[in-house]
Order: sequence, then C-alpha cells, then structure tokens
Amino acid sequence: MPFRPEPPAVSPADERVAVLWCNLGSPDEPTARAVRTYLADFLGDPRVVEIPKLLWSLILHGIILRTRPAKSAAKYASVWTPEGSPLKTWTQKQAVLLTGWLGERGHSVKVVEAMRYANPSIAAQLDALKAEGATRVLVLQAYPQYSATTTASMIDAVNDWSREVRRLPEFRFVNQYHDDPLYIEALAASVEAHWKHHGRPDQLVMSFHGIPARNVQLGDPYQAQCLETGRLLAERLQLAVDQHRVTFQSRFGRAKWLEPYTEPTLRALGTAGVGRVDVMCPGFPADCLETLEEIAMEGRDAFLQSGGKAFHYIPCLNDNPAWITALAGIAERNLFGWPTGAE
Ligand SMILES: C=CC1=C(C)c2cc3[nH]c(cc4nc(cc5[nH]c(cc1n2)c(C)c5CCC(=O)O)C(CCC(=O)O)=C4C)c(C)c3C=C
Ligand SMILES: [Fe+2]
Ligand SMILES: [Fe+2]
Repeated sequence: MPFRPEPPAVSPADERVAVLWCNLGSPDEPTARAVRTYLADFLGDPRVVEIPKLLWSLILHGIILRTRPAKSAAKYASVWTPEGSPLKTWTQKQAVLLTGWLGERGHSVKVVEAMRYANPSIAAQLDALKAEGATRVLVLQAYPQYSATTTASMIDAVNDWSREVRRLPEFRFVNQYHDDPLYIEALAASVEAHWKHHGRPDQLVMSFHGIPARNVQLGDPYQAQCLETGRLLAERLQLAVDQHRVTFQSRFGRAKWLEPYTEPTLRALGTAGVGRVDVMCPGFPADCLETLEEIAMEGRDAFLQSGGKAFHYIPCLNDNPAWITALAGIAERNLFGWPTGAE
C-alpha cells in the first residue's frame, strides 16, 4: 500500500506534544440528509452493532436509514444552538480550556477536539497535528467508562489513520477514568452547586447511556464501571441507599439493553409519589442530544405526567472549572516523561 508523502523529517529537538480530545460526534446539520450520513457511518461501525454484517446491512439500509433520520433530525433541531451541535460546541470549548489549563501548569501542549463520526474527524485532526509537527499524541476520550462500542471504536479510528502513515507519532491512550477521584470530585462539585441553589431532591437518578446486555455477558466492563462511578459519587455525596439509583437510557432496537431503563424508572418514581427527582448523566462529559432532549425534555415529561411534582436536570460537566481541572490532572499524569516543557 502506498503511504502518503511525508513532510521533511524533524530533528529530535523539534518534538511536539499534542492531546487529541475525542468525542462521539454529531451530524453536520439537524437535517434528515445530514443525520442519514452520520447514522450510516455510526451504525455501520461493527463495534456499535454486533450482528452479522450482511443481515445488519439489510436492516440498516432497508429500514433504519429510511425512517430514523427524519425523526432524529427533528430531535436534533430541538437542541441545536446558533453555534451548532451542543456536543461539538462543548467539546471544542473543553479543548480550548484544557490547552489553557495545561499551559498554566507549564505544559506547551496543543489540545484539539476530534469526533469519531462526522466532523472534525479523527483522521483530519491527526493529519493537521502531524502537519504542525506533532511527534507525540495523547488520546483522551470523553467516555469515562470503557465500552468496546465507544472507547475501542475510537482506538480503531486512530489505527485506521495510522495504517496510511509512514512516520507515526508516538501514541498513548487512556481507556477509562470512571473511578478517578478527580472525575468523581468534578461530578460532586456540579451536584453540590446545583443543590446549593435549589435544595436537595428526594432521589438522585444517575442515568448512563445503555448498551446491549449481551455485550456485558461477552465481557464488556461498561456496566460494572458505571455502577462503580455511581457508587463512588453517592458515597462522596453521602447519599443513603434509598436516595439514589443508577439507570440506563437511550435503548436502541428491541434487544434487551442494560437495566433499569431510565424513562420507565422515572415513570415508576412519579407513580410511587416521589416528589422531586434530580437527574444527572455522569457518563456524558458534554451535554448533547441524549441529555438535553431525552432526559431534560422527555424524561421530565415522563416523570411529571406520572405524578411527580418537581424534576431537575443537573447539566453535564461541560465547562465546569472542576472538570477542566480534573481533565488537566488526568492528562498531566499521562503526559509524564514527554517533552512538554514543564518541570
Ligand atoms: C445502536 C447502538 C448504540 C450503542 C451501542 C450506543 C452506545 C453509546 N453511545 C454513547 C454516547 C452517545 N450516543 C449518542 C447518540 C446516539 N447513540 C445511538 C446508538 C447507540 N449508542 C444513536 C443511533 C444515536 C444518535 C441519535 C439517534 O438517532 O438516536 C450521543 C449524542 C450525539 C449527539 O450528537 O448529541 C452520545 C454522546 C455512549 C457513551 C455509548 C456506550 C457506552
Ligand atoms: Fe449512543
Ligand atoms: Fe436518544
């Protein structure tokens, strides 16, 4: 296979370190056409849907990509902002803030955001970093909990790019930080800030994105890591057993996914007479379609319509200073020994 032409070789003194801050990605626009392109890429990824290729291709192209794009586009339109997709906007902002924070700690490191699906793609951002002379790249992902459907797929995308490159930068990957005290502390700070202004709820629901139950049976550690995040956060917030729970949202298709499902849980809590629930999404470092539409809109309706009195959505970590501090700490630990200019 012909490799792409290389720029002139850099001398050892020209080493440059970069961080690739990776998230899932969003369609380029909230239109059925753009969502179709995005879903074809996303749902065509064998890490995301693990059923035999030919059968899945028939279902995906014959049914899903004919019906889902218009419905999903309407949902995207309901959360879209003048800057674009919330997920992309927050992820970009986090990259800028992280560059600044690392700079303040003496690290001369460029942080760029990259998306697994759609734009700016992993390949385009790695091309840009390489063109600027990056020789070492730390790949950090906006997935605190490891799943093959997300984390491993991101690493696949880096490997796909690498296959075409002659002189590779040195890579480091962080696979998970679900139990990192800095991450747990950032989550606790965001909850405590909310409670300081609004008081405490009867129940704190920690809703994570689901995956098929079969993936866990086959060895995916995702469920155990979500439960551990939930346990550590509840412990840090000193919540009693009946004051919190972990649920799983965003079920796709008819197979069994991780339970308990978020929306039926919210309905059951409303029916049972629980007055106020606060819902947060610890597995999503940036607000996105799944949090702003599925939880803050649909989840709210589900709870209030079934008898609940008050529903509070606690925003994702986004640009929370405790989160940027946590991210800088996680990055810094993994930059150890690399030439970033810091002592
Ligand atoms: C079909 C299988 C899917 C699996 C498995 C899955 C796992 C998974 N996803 C996230 C994070 C996000 N998912 C988002 C959107 C989204 N997810 C799926 C499907 C699966 N996800 C679809 C089809 C969509 C698109 C919207 C829709 O049509 O319903 C998002 C939001 C993206 C945005 O643009 O805002 C995030 C974030 C995780 C963490 C995860 C497994 C651990
Ligand atoms: Fe998803
Ligand atoms: Fe959803």
